[in-house]
Amino acid sequence: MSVLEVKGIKKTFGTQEVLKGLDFSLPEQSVLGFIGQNGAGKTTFMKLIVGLLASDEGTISVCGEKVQYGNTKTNRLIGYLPDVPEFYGYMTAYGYLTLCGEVTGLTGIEIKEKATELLKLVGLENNKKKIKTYSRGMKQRLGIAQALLNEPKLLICDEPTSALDPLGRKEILEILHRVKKQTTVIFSTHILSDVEKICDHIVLLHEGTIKLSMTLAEMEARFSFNQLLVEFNQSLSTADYESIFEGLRVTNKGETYLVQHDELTEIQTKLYTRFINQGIFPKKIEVYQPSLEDIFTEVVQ
Ligand SMILES: Nc1ncnc2c1ncn2[C@@H]1O[C@H](COP(=O)(O)OP(=O)(O)OP(=O)(O)O)[C@@H](O)[C@H]1O
Repeated sequence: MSVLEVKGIKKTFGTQEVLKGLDFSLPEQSVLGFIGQNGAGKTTFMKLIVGLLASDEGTISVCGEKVQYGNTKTNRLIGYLPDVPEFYGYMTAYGYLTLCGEVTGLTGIEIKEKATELLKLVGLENNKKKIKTYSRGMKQRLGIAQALLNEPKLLICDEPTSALDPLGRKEILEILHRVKKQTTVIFSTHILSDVEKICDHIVLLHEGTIKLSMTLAEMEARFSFNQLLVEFNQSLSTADYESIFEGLRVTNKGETYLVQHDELTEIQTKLYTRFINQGIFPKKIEVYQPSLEDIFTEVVQ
């Protein structure tokens, strides 16, 4: 069964059509990278899933149950980490999770077990400091622990890495990757390299519509671009360039050349023969795998 099923979702603010009919579904134990530029409608969509906003049209189901605006029933299946999580700064992480557990209705023993397990998961198990002394990264990690307290089927994280330094981002990504065994994760971001690191599905939102919705493997197959990347230690002289690439479709940036091919082996044979004949050898030659950033640019242009 799909953890999340989205059908024909539309949302307008005044005259601005922010979401123009979204359709996709998400299987269990996956990490979805929900990507889009600033203002694409990512937060709006996430608020629709947790029933904080009403859609104009369409339905969202979580584990087969329809989300209804103003009714928090489906939220027992969801953990939500907003982009800027708020805490009581005077509390410790353990104290805060204890409070959240009490509000959720867990027993004392359950709270102790869960809080200990989750603080370990997010690397805060030995931290006795008050939350007000925490870095942004530590607050995000505590936010993930809190969102996982009710063992959700779906964990929604709104731009959890955007404001963090590289180390903080790495820690969050590692946690989300680990969490995938227990829950499906939706992770909104505009940092494409983060998506490449941990997501197995992507949905690309642009101008209110979904431009791409597929697994990362499907995306790699679809956007191979049929190019070979050839890199030299230094950029080639005009004469060397002509002797190596004559008659081929090539674009280049500095020492890196991208050679378009219809038939890979034919182009490889041609190039290797020329390298040997000319005595000019590349530092690197490989089938070019476009980055998510390349694909994003290609799709939204
Ligand atoms: N409550 C609201 N009232 C009016 N307009 C809104 C409201 N919430 C969002 N918008 C508008 O909807 C559009 C999408 O906003 P949203 O916050 O969902 O985008 P986002 O993809 O999350 O952006 P970012 O990456 O910058 O957080 C924006 O143009 C925003 O100004």
